[in-house]
Order: sequence, then C-alpha cells, then structure tokens
Amino acid sequence: MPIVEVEQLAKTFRSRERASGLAQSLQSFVAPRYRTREAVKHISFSLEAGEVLAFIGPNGAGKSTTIKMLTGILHPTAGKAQVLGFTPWQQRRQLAYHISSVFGQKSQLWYHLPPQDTFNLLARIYELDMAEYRKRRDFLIEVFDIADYIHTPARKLSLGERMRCELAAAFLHKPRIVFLDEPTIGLDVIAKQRIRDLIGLLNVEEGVTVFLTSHDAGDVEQVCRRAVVINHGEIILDESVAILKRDYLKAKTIDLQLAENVESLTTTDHDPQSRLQMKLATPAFAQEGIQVLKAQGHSLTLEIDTSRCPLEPVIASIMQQQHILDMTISDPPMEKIIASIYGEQREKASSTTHTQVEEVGQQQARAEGELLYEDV
Ligand SMILES: Nc1ncnc2c1ncn2[C@@H]1O[C@H](COP(=O)(O)OP(=O)(O)OP(=O)(O)O)[C@@H](O)[C@H]1O
Repeated sequence: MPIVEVEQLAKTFRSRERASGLAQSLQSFVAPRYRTREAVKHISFSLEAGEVLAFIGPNGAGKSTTIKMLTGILHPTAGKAQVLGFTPWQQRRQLAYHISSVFGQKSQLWYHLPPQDTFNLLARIYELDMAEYRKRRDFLIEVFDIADYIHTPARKLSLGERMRCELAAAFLHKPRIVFLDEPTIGLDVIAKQRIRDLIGLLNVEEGVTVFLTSHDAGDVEQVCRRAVVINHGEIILDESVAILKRDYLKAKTIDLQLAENVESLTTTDHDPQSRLQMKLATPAFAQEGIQVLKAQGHSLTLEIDTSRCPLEPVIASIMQQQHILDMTISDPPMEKIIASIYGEQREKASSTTHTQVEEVGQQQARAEGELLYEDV
C-alpha cells in the first residue's frame, strides 16, 4: 500500500508585480498588477514504503514546491496528497514526527551551536525518550563518522562535514520518509560519494523511504531506484532508474590532461581498443559511441555513449598508451538529460497523435467501406 499518494496536486503562485519609477509605483499602489505562475500543474504519483525516488527536473520545474506541499510547508491550490495517512498541510505537526527533510541549500542546524547541541534540542522537540535518544545519537555519530566535530559550532564546519551532521540530525527520530532536496549540492566528489553511501545504507538498514531531488545524475544513478521527471510543473516520465540509465544517462564525459600533445595521437594499430588513438581524428570514432568534444594541446575531452561502448576499456586503452596527468569523469548536466527526455516524449506524443489520426482515418475508411458495401 502506498505511503505517499498524490492526486492532481497543483500550486499556483500569485505575486505582485513591482513597478519601476515613481509614476508607475504610484499606479501600482492604486491598481496593483499580479503575476501568476503555475509551479505545479496537477501532478499524480504514489510511493511505496522503502522506495528511493529521484524527483528530478531543471531549475524552476516545481520540485521544491512539491516537497514543500508534501511536508506541509505550503498549501496547494488544488488536488490531494496523503503522506503516511496524513494530509500534510492540515496535519503538519502530527506528520513531522514521522518525516524529515534536508535542504542542501539551507541549513537546519543552529548556526552558532555545535551539532551535538542541535541534536539535544531536536530530541526535546521530537519528545524522544532520553535513553533511546542517546543510543540513537551515538549510533548516528558512528555511522556518519562525525565524532571529531560534533562539538564544533556548525558555522565552522566545512560543507561536507555540515551535510553529514544535517543528515544525522534528520535521522535522529527514525523518520519513515526523508525528503532530501539537493543533499549533495556543492560537495566534492568524495563528500558526494559519502552522502550517497549513507543514504543508501539507511534505506537498506532501516527501510526509510527516500524522496530525493538533485541536479546531479550521479545521485540519481547511485542512490535511487525510480525516477519521476518533472518539467514546467508537469510529470513527463516515471521510470525505473535502470531504464533511465539505459536510455538517457548513458553519456559520460571524460576530461583528460595528457603528458603528450594530443595532436601526436595517431596509430595504425588494429586492436579494437587501441584503435582509439587512430580514430581520434576520424568520423568513424563517433560511430562507436566515442565522440571527441575537444582535442587541444594536452587536453582531450571525450564523450562516451556507455550503451554502445563500456567506459573501462576506453580508459584502460588510453592509460596503456598515454601518460595521464589528470582525469575527470562526469555526467551530462541534468538540464541536457531532461531536454532529451522532453524531446523524446514530445516526439512520442506527436507520433501517437499521427497514429491516432491515421487510425481514425482508417476506421472512417473502414466504416465508409462497410457503408459502401452495405449500400451495394
Ligand atoms: N514563493 C513563491 N512565489 C512565487 N513564485 C514562486 C515561489 N516559489 C517558487 N516559485 C516559482 O515556482 C516555480 C517552481 O519553483 P521551485 O522552487 O519549485 O522549482 P525547483 O524545481 O525546485 O527549481 P530549482 O531546481 O531551481 O530549485 C519557479 O518558477 C519559481 O519561480
């Protein structure tokens, strides 16, 4: 049975337009003008206990607005939502005991207090049994590896350290659902990986349901099992991450700094992997799922379509032949991924419309044929 049920949920913001200049300011004072924005447009989906959902979309798509409605911070304009049997915006206090939220861009820790003090305050707020709380806190301090700075004021922590404390704080009262809004934003690769591992661990160990938004394809790939894609306030895709990976998250960009000049990369070797060198300059290179995005001086940037060409052999091949000074592997920006999903959905929709038109035409022709036949 779903623990989150969303039906035709919508939110429209109405904000007053600011006028510039004295005359217009006076006019807007007398007759204010309003601008409306449909941030979320009648979305429906549900979530089962223990799921790890990526709720993804470009800037301004409506992700945070949806989270705010599901956590009871915002009232919707229309539609229904049930989270653990509660209507969030009507039963926010009751719901708060069972859920948690972490906003990567906004700290929940008291800025001047050490995390330990924030934890103690949260224990009081959530009315936790003190002995239970201490056990839980010590467990989380160990799992999140935050013992070294639990007594340091939050303002003095690095972003990665703070995020681990934020997450530990969010898990103190054993929430059944955690809403994570960009939990890895601004973190370096290692800190991101740690956060992803910790979210995964708590999902497996405690069965916590995770509702995660992120602009980082790595978060989606490594943490989530299902993805709901929202664009302009509308859900355009609800798919397993395995399918998303196969169809849309297949491009990886490899940025290399080589000891040798890139122009010297030529070979006549016919071994499929070492052909890489020779093919850097040929169009055939692109056909095998490897595209040279940049080859200049000592820098080489490749885009690999992992559905056609696995990443490891390409890297192994380059490493065999080249002295690599530096290498970064990155995912395409979320905006690019969403744009390709959106493009494909529109194509599908228009081909469905064509097919429907054709079918209607065929049905009409059949009906006419039948009529003609009857007439005859
Ligand atoms: N309080 C508000 N008043 C007016 N408009 C708002 C308000 N909050 C959000 N919006 C608008 O609603 C739309 C959706 O915003 P939302 O913050 O949900 O997007 P998002 O998907 O979380 O984007 P991002 O990835 O940039 O955080 C945006 O166009 C935004 O400008």
